[in-house]
Amino acid sequence: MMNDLLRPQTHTPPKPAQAAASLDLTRAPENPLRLLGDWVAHILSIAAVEPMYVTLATSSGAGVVSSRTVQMLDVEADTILFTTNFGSRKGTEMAETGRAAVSIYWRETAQSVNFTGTVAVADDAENDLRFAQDPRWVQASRAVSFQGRPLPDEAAQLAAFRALAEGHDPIARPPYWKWYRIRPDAMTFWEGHSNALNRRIHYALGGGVWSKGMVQS
Ligand SMILES: Cc1cc2nc3c(=O)[nH]c(=O)nc-3n(C[C@H](O)[C@H](O)[C@H](O)COP(=O)(O)O)c2cc1C
Repeated sequence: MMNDLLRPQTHTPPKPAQAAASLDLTRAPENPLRLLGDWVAHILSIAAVEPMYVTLATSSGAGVVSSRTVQMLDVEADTILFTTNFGSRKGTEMAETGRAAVSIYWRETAQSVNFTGTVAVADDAENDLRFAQDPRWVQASRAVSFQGRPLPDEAAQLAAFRALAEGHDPIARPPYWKWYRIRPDAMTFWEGHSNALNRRIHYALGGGVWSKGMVQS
């Protein structure tokens, strides 16, 4: 007997449950960051489930790719902001190539955004300022944990975390904890349609100017 999980599934097209304004080339802004900002404002307004956790992909200089989830902290005029460990795998790979890619999918609105771009690291003054604004327990966890390194003694790490989190002296930003900006140079906005003729608008940056057009999905 065939396991139910292995049975061919009926294709269920994405249904925009709480659709934003429909993706329209004639009304799409010249700067795709503005469109992303509009989409983010909408998804945040409808209490979607964790809409700011996105997939960040990087590559080593030798072309070995990797990906993981990070929190998109802000959409700025020409960049998006996130934070991570400079010495993590992603940090090392971004330093090697100067590039990253982000993939976003929101089931509530059947929208997706994919972009690639160049990476810039914030300077020490901004990193110190942003670190100081984080809750103390977040600061403590960043101070006692170095992403990707082996963890031979979890109890010792927890004790170090508690000592810091429950203390009163300011916690210094560990030099490896930094904020990053991706400046997109190609962005694709995708909108799911119930007839599976999904709609996509692709933006490309050339000579400092964005061009845009519809692409088949
Ligand atoms: C929901 C969620 C949000 C996360 N947000 C971040 C984040 O903002 N920054 C970060 O460095 N890691 C974040 N992580 C952890 C990363 O996914 C990853 O485990 C870690 O950064 C190490 O990645 P790397 O070894 O590929 O560099 C998050 C994980 C999840 C599941």
